[in-house]
Amino acid sequence: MKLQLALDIFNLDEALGLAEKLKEYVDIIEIGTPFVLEYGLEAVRQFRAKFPDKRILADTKIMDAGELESAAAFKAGADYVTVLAVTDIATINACVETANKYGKEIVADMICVEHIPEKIEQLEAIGVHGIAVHTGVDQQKRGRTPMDDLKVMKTYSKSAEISVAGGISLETVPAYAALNPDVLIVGGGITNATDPVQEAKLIYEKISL
Ligand SMILES: O=C(CO)[C@H](O)[C@H](O)COP(=O)(O)O
Repeated sequence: MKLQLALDIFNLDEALGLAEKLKEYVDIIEIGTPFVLEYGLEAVRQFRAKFPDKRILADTKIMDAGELESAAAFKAGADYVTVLAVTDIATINACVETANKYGKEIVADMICVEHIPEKIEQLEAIGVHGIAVHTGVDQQKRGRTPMDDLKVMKTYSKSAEISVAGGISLETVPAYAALNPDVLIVGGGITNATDPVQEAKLIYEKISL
């Protein structure tokens, strides 16, 4: 199981410094959506330059213009680019074809998808590389978690790599890890911790057992 660190913080130098301290416990560095909105793909370029050996995910949450937008993120140095699973299948397909051209991967973010089994079938039929179970920040405020959706995902998915995100913390890691996703995504649970390095180390150790 891999650990993906979601960086949704706004200061680029601060984020680069934090990632440097956490890098030995992190498999994938996610340049979060708020971060991409603040800095554009320059954030991806800077992370690529500073961490040449790390996997980098650009959380672009693409909704349209799949080829153009995913190509821009891959050219900036992303290994993984996200597209919203709720969008038109033609957009997702364009992202997948572009990723294949660059030898990279697309992760479809399942935020707000209502019929999960049908969507998984559609996504896997066009060769999406990864599918992310995701309870968004605003949904989390209403007490939702990604746990039930992850159970459905694990029941129905056949080929895609499965990741899970949405308010996961050191305390809840064991329950998610027990369902064996391929990638566990943690943002605020690490970046807002009193000691982010210690928190990342403990989470990493829990999923590496
Ligand atoms: O994509 C996101 C928000 O849309 C976040 O990066 C993702 O939810 C992980 O962050 P957290 O662990 O803080 O929920």
